[in-house]
Amino acid sequence: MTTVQKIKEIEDEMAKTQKNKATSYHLGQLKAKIAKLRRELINPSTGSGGGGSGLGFDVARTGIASVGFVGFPSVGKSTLMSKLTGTHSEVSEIDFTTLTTVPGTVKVHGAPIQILDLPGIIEGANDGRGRGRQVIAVARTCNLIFIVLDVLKPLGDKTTIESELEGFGIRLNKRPPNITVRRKEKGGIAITNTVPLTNIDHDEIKAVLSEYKLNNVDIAIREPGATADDLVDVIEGNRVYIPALYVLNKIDAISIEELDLLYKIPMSVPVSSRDWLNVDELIDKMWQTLDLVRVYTKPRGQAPDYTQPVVLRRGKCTIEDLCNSIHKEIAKQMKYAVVWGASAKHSRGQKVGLDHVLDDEDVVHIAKK
Ligand SMILES: Nc1nc2c(ncn2[C@@H]2O[C@H](COP(=O)(O)OP(=O)(O)OP(=O)(O)O)[C@@H](O)[C@H]2O)c(=O)[nH]1
Ligand SMILES: [K+]
Ligand SMILES: [Mg+2]
Repeated sequence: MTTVQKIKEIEDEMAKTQKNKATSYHLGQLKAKIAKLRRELINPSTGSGGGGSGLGFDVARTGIASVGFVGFPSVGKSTLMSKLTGTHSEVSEIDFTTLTTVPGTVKVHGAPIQILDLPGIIEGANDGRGRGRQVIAVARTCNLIFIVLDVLKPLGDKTTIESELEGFGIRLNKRPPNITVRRKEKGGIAITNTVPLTNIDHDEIKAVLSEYKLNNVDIAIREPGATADDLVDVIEGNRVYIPALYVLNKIDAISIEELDLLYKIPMSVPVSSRDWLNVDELIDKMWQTLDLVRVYTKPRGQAPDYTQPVVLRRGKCTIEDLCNSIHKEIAKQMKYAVVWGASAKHSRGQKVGLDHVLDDEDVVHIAKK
């Protein structure tokens, strides 16, 4: 039996099993089993074609962040990417027009953002159908994923794409679950929780642990609504947490009433790539979701240069990160920095050191030794 068949078999068994007190141990076991099989698909160990590597599909990364376009064929990914970046990517009504990753760049608020147009994927992509695995492997390395949907097609496509990405260890619009698993030498299993366990019970936790042969561990659950899948994710450890926007394309072909319904879908932006409708909102949402930090440097006695921000990523935006992104020697030469803006304690400028965390649109003067 192939890995894919084994997964399918377990999924069928899970679908048949009602969740209750008597079955939760069994279900926990099955969830862990699936995760282990999926790991084989993501990282094929030997001889199975290296489908997880993104081989041949990855491109040189430029810009401060990258956005990958994922969707079924002919939803309009290339139409959008071409118009957004001015880079040619072939468009046609024939499915699978785009055969490899096509990179382009769009500048938003002075920040160059790399856009990756990707081939269309089909259901079963992460199980090795079509080139879906290479496509999803590229998506795994992006800072933001645009899930492009055709509003003329069934909305169920949204769930299909989501589960393809999830099957590949990508978690969309989610934070890592607040669960810790600490291995120890002896003492058995100890479970503590600071929140009520509403979606997981001790039997299920024990089943998952036993499946991973974790016999001596301290488990602390602080995540409200934590599930067995969350626990599996923490144990597996190779998950990536990426924000996603749902781009609902081809709204030129629907009525205003239908459009109102689309607006109810969270994290979505209805657009028409062909007629360039509502693309400004898409660019705004893209900017907000990427959550970048623009910093304007100010030479001594001069006005800040507002035309050329240094763009940093949230979580990697200290004065030291700023120095390093200008020149690798600057951090060593710096005596102190002065910061104006949201991260500063007061408006007349705050004197700070290398570990100070900057905020979007701060102005910084670096004083050298
Ligand atoms: N009505 C309408 N048609 C569109 C829109 N955007 C794209 N199309 C059409 O949809 C078809 C597919 O467009 P592509 O950009 O090639 O789609 P794709 O998702 O890149 O397709 P693959 O590369 O094959 O996966 C073309 O005939 C486009 O002209 C839109 O906003 N409205
Ligand atoms: K196409
Ligand atoms: Mg295309």
